[in-house]
Amino acid sequence: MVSKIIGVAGAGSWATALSVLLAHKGYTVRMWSRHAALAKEITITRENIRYLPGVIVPPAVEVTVHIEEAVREADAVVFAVPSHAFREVLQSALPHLSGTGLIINAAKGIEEDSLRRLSQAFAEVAGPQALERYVALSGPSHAEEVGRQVPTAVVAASSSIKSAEYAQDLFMCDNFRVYTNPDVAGVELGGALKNVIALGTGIADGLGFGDNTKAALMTRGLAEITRLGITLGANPLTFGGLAGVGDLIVTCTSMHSRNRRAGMAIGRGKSLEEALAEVGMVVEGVRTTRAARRLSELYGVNMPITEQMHEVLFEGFSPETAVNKLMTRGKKHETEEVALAAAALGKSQF
Ligand SMILES: NC(=O)C1=CN([C@@H]2O[C@H](COP(=O)(O)OP(=O)(O)OC[C@H]3O[C@@H](n4cnc5c(N)ncnc54)[C@H](OP(=O)(O)O)[C@@H]3O)[C@@H](O)[C@H]2O)C=CC1
Ligand SMILES: O=C(CO)COP(=O)(O)O
Repeated sequence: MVSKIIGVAGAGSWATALSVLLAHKGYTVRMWSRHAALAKEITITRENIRYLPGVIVPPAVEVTVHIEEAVREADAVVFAVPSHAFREVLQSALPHLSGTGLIINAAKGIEEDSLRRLSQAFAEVAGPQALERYVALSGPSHAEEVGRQVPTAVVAASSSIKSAEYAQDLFMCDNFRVYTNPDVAGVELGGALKNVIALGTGIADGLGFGDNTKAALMTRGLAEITRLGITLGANPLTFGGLAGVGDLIVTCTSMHSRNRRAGMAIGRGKSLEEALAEVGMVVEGVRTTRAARRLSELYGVNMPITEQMHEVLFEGFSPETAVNKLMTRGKKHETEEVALAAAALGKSQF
């Protein structure tokens, strides 16, 4: 095995789980936390009690509060901060990054103001020529299960097959299987937009609805994710893969999902603020609902579930009203709108 140094920006649940995985693979991991107290606690206790309790952090994971120490000598840097912090953290790391190392982004979101996907934000900060060193890591992968070495499969997406394969080799082990995919847009959109639907299935659970409702939201959610994805240039097949339906399934059904848990609290009558406080970790779907709603308006893509999520989260409508509006919409043919989106772009129907 080749000895490597891997920088990890972030010290939350996903950053910790990936750091532990990489340390088990024999690499030296330098993880950056912006909080001295957390960095010290992990260093002393070998556990990230706040974000990933019960998982032993091996000695090969060094924790620092200085981002330059985490990334300076790194062969690859993994960014695992919330999507709204990605641009800022990248900017602070950039002067210290090697000009050749791989940048692997594990965050799932869309920038709320710019409406950029994170690879687009990366290109704006690091320059478009740097995109060949950029990999989006996505797919159904809760930190709590990766931390327990539960068999998991994910996707490494890059415009450069060499970079995607480098990331594949970096992470792949007996319990963590990595596929490559050149469709960065599809992988990023699948990973971001499923969080909106998971908030919705959480609300349905909180309201006491059943599995029928969940299946309906997931399936019709995937239809609207696919419609927007096709319109934004993604490969429709990506949404049938791990970063699409795979991540949708896990996030909409898992007890670990922060988005689903926030939705459940709202369904039980809590305000958005109370729900976020209860979860205590990043709930990406909240900001992504705003971004997805604006993208749907900008590109004229019908996204009724996203629309209703926006009304519940930000416009004061009750979850019951949202359900009623979704159920009493005009009659539809099941594949009509996806087919129209594909046809508008000259892609074959599927
Ligand atoms: N958790 C999971 O299972 C998975 C998460 N992801 C994605 O990974 C990303 C991170 O999620 P996750 O680890 O769950 O989040 P957590 O809430 O567990 O941790 C977030 C981390 O980012 C840091 N952070 C928060 N805001 C900022 C900021 N403005 N600037 C710098 N650092 C900041 C936090 O530091 P501090 O403690 O100081 O606030 C913390 O270290 C998300 O995009 C998520 O969708 C993807 C797959 C799985
Ligand atoms: O993306 C994830 C699992 O693949 C994590 O989802 P949550 O942020 O909802 O926990």
